[in-house]
Amino acid sequence: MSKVITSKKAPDAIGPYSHGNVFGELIFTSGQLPVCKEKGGIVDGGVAEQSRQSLENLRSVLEAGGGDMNTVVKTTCYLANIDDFAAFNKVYAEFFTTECPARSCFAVKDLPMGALVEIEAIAYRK
Ligand SMILES: C=C(N)C(=O)O
Repeated sequence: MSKVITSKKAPDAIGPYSHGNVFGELIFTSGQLPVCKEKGGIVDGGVAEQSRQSLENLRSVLEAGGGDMNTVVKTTCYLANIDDFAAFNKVYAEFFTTECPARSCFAVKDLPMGALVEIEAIAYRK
């Protein structure tokens, strides 16, 4: 049986999905948009600021599920513009410093709320 994760720190879902789910020792997060919970809406700035916010939101969901950035085994990253790949990687590397998780990264046509980035992860519980 899976258990829904609800983070007090991550922004509310914008549709019919949870922040994530725990199944056994595994954590599956929903895609985290660069939404600032305090201010509401997409964080100001470009892809670097948005990537940082998405990763902070991801961290909050992982922690609510009993994991952290060090227990991530796989991420899937969506960019609205592949030209942002280098700038995205630079911020991503601040959050995953050693033994990086597996990753897939795609440019997609559009993301919800006009976001430039969305990131989801699979992790294990500590
Ligand atoms: C933002 C999302 N994770 C969604 O719409 O599914």
